[in-house]
Amino acid sequence: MPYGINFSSDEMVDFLIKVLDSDPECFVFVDSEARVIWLNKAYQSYLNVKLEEAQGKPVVDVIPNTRLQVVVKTGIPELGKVQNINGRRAIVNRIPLFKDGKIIVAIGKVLFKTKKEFAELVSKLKEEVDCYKRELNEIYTSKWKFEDIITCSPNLIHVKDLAQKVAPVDVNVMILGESGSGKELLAHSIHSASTRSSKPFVCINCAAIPENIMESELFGYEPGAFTNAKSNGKLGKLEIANNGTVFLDEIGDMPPFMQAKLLRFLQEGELEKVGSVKPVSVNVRVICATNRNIQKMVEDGIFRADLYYRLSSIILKIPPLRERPEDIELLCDHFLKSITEKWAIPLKKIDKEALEILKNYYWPGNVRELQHLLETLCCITDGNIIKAKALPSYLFGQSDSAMLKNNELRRISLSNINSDGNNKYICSDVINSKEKELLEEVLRNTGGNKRKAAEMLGIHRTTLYYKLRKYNMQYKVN
Ligand SMILES: Nc1ncnc2c1ncn2[C@@H]1O[C@H](COP(=O)(O)OP(=O)(O)OP(=O)(O)O)[C@@H](O)[C@H]1O
Repeated sequence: MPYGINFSSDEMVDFLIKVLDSDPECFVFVDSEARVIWLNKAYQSYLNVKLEEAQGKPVVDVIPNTRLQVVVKTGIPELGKVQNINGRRAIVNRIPLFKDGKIIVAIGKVLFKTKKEFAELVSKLKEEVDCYKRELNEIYTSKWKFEDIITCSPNLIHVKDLAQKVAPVDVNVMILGESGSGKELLAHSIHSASTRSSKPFVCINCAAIPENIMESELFGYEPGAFTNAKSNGKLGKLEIANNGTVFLDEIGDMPPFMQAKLLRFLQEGELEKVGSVKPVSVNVRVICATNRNIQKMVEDGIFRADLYYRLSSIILKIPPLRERPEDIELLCDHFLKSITEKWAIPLKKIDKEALEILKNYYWPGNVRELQHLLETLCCITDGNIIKAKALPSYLFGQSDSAMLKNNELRRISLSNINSDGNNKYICSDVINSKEKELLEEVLRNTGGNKRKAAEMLGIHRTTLYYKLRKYNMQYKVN
């Protein structure tokens, strides 16, 4: 009974009939034997039939291609189905209603009656789907190819050659190398040259995902799996990558409980979403990367040996930029060209003296650091030649304090493990407070600029964000 209205049952029925008769959509009610009880005015005119003629007749004799007789038997609703009615396609919902566990009525509703309305809906939906597909493709495709790896260093050329050989073979690859040395670039290139290139390439930064949501991010969840879960559930990144490649960046930062779950997934090729016991088969190739000393982590029992062997069928080690000074000139030319093109300004060149200084620098942030430096230099240089005097002072001389800080932080990150004999991943308070102190100092020196701070520390920005969250440190985002 509607609130505030005192209707008798008969009045209520009259009221509902009036409501449905004034509705432009079509409704039909059938009994448990699929005989027509009632259809509204819109449906009568759509079918060109009078109510008295239709009432009591089997619905199959009144409505072409209906399945209401099936729905009253199965009790299973059918939603959004296409039905051909008198040569016109319509979208219909068929819903059974139960009383005391028995079906008493089934309702049929025609959502769109004409071809035009149907075509309009389909084209609107298609537009939406295309838009989502485009977005998805942008997010989940590889952005780089082997041609994008600029190098003349024999060591890196060797790594690139090896990667090109393994790209078409469906093996898992582990990429090692310092922060900013091009691990992600190589992972994209491998996927682009693989037989999976037309399928998704999904990047997961293991250091950037908070531990408490990592399982649902990777494996997805069922509707209502936990408080605040989306009502439709959520696809995990691994399932999104099905038939494609998943890139697990910073794999050394994956917490132990997730290492165990990932291993099980790799062994069985099946995953269980959070809140589900039904496994889903998923086929992915895994490329992973880390800047940590993962072999040492395995020896120390911090990273599971069985998972390490699963992931490292092929190991590719990218040499740091400081070990390939011959690449500096090539990379400078490459980046200066792309930066000036992007900004639509005249091409700038770097002079010999400045180049020598760059070749002798330690490059803790590797190619990323060089790229950012060149952007800054393009910004501040008026003429077309970048001279040595324009270079920042920290590039001159290797005993620079930022470099020492960077090394110290790396040492601390690597020793971020408690050797309590249980091989647990626990950071001691001393190490944590030391790391926090260093982060604070570097952020103070960069005026809170996180991009610069990450560069100085030679860590990825996402790792920096992760550490700031870990220590509850609030800094203005810039
Ligand atoms: N050899 C190269 N040629 C051209 N660009 C490169 C090269 N190496 C790295 N880069 C560029 O440097 C930047 C950093 O590279 P990338 O993100 O692949 O490094 P990474 O090792 O994955 O870093 P991190 O460990 O911090 O995630 C990117 O913009 C990448 O395109």
